[in-house]
Amino acid sequence: MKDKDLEKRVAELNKLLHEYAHAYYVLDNPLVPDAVYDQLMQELMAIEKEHPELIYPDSPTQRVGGKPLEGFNKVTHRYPMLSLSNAFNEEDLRDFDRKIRQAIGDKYNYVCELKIDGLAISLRYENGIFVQGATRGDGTVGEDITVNLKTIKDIPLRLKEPVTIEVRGEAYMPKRSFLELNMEREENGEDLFANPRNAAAGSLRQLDSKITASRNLATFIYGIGGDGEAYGIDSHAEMLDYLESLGFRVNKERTLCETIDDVLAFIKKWTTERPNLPYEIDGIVVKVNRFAHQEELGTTVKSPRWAIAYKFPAEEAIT
Ligand SMILES: NC(=O)c1cnc(N)c2cc(Br)sc12
Repeated sequence: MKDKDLEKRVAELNKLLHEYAHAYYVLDNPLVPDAVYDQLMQELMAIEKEHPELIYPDSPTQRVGGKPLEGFNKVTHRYPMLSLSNAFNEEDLRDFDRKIRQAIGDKYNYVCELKIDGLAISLRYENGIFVQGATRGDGTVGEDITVNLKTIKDIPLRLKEPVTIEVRGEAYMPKRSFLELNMEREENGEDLFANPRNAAAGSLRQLDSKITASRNLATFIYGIGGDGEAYGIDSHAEMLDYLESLGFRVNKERTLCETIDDVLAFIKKWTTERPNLPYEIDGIVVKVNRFAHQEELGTTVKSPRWAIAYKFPAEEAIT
């Protein structure tokens, strides 16, 4: 094939494989059979092997890194990763709502989301290309785990728009993968992970990204670092839709709640439904929806006044 045609074919394969991976891993809605995807990937890998100069930095073949790292570099987050204050019962939630009403009147609503029990991560994109990923760390300084995050198939290496953005989310291990991993470790006489959260954290902090790649991790993205209004959006609900439109995997169970009673109903529903989810959640996140209201309410040193995490009661240890 002539060089020009080869370059064209490589560009086409990159585009197709990004699109198919997004449909499969993010939308859970495959566009082509696995065999077709694999065949295209093999074709791209063969061309890249012969012509390394045609390897795009965000090529789908570049998800699993080279040799293991010696250690993790530190990353200072451009925007601190805030934590959430907790609510443990209806009274705490009604107190939270009363404070909101006292501060901003009664024309506000909430967005409720599932609180994913994983590891908080921050992903940085420049002109739409994934350039760096880090753990939360202490909220200001985290660890650079870019090569390990690249192995997670639902993390887009290239966004649908060439934006420069920093997003926040949770990396987690699905319940089924956790059970399979522990069964394998038991057979190999290795220590077992106590829960999916520890398994996800342990998998993301591997120095060898090939091990991370084998752990079947996934993500839900739920926030933007810095000023969301810079992207022309003025509410949390719109921001989640915007993140989804960029190609991120955003949890679909998010719901607008007009009153704290709606919030309590959402919590009641997921307290019952929780065991049927394919991933662990440890609570429900409640956020005042409009950014103007969030700005009016502000943040304390460590957490926003416009959000709270309702925590499910600790499950009775099965004795
Ligand atoms: N949807 C959300 O906002 C969300 C989901 N799951 C989590 N573990 C967390 C943690 C913070 Br801090 S926010 C958040």
